[in-house]
Amino acid sequence: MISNQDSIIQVSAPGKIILFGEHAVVLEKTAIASALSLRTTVTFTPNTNNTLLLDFPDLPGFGIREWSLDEFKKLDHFPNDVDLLKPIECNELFQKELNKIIDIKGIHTFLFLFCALTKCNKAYNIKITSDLPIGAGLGSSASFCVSICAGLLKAFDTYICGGCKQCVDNGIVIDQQKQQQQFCDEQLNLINLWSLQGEKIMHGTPSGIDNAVATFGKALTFTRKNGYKILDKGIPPLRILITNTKVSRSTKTLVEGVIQRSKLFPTLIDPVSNLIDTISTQCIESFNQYHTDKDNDKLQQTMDLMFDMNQHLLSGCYGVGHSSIDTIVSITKSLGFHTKLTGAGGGGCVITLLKQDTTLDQLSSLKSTLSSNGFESWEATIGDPGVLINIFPIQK
Ligand SMILES: Nc1ncnc2c1ncn2[C@@H]1O[C@H](COP(=O)(O)OP(=O)(O)OP(=O)(O)O)[C@@H](O)[C@H]1O
Ligand SMILES: C[C@@](O)(CCO)CC(=O)[O-]
Ligand SMILES: [Mg+2]
Repeated sequence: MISNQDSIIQVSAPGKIILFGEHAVVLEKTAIASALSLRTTVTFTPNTNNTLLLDFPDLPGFGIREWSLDEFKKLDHFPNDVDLLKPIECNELFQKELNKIIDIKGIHTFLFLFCALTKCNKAYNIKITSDLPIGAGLGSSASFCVSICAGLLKAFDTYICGGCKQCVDNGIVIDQQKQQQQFCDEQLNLINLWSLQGEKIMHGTPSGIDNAVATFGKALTFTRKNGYKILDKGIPPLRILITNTKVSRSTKTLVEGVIQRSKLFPTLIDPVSNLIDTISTQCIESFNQYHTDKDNDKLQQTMDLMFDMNQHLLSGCYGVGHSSIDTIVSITKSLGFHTKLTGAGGGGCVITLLKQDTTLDQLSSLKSTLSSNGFESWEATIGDPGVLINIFPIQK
């Protein structure tokens, strides 16, 4: 059997939208998220130069960088003794050593995962491209982490399931017919937990919802205490328009700001978080009701109200709004639609709930109004699959 180390491995993982509960989920409340059709793709190609070559065309100012593997292996806090089946956080001292090599947090994330999962025992050229806008609230960092972890675990046949048929055989491309196959649930959980360690470097104190959606896909509810739960009946046929404010911001800083505010003003912020938790649980009830009665008008009315409520709680109480978001909220409201930020806020992307019967003319009028105000928008498809893999054996 051809070893995966002699193959080109290609992995993709979806971005996400958070329907309700962003930030509150960091404070132990419930959130609901769905995978998007926009995906990050990572291609691992073995090389014989004993180097790690990174090709990140989407990362402004990064381009292509290459290092000798020995440059990492010689570091005092190299993660030599990490058990690949027991994900752990990046050692702060190791991150400090990485920072002397390159001072980009996202690259620290990559290098930590690469060193921990491969021990730098295999040389690779690794290219990462994405349909997702980076740093815009659509989970680009999570899809980045999940794709990396899934590919590196596969490259070294590291399976927590012991190597079940699905995980060992998945992805093998025969006659260029892409298999786009997934992993077993046990292996997905390992991928998810390693990805969370990567997210911790980028987000500081991530809840874990972003990497869960990127790993498992579809739509899910999430709490820090109980983890993810796939919405087994799926999301009702919601139509979502995503608009990018193109305002860059730091998820880590925004998350830290909300945590700080909740610590400083618990009597004021706890009730807000409880109300957002109620919104999330009401959304789940409304979805279940819809699956029974197919009453789209009732669902739309409830969702419209909850979009407005969650947006104003995020902006007015958590302080993660932005004037560009407010502009989009008022533009869409004037045309009869309801909008909320998604992800960390502070700019980034917002989601607008279209109606089932929104016509093409109404949609193009909405999009051109947004565009004339400098905003790019597109209708999303949600509920997409999670991490997928393809293996292309290199013909000797
Ligand atoms: N295609 C990519 N190529 C290289 N690095 C990427 C790519 N996508 C994401 N990243 C890394 O993830 C970081 C963005 O993560 P960040 O959490 O700030 O934004 P996000 O995940 O898009 O938004 P949110 O977390 O609010 O959903 C980038 O700065 C970069 O380090
Ligand atoms: C803002 C937040 O709730 C979602 C970011 O996409 C942070 C997190 O849950 O890790
Ligand atoms: Mg992120």
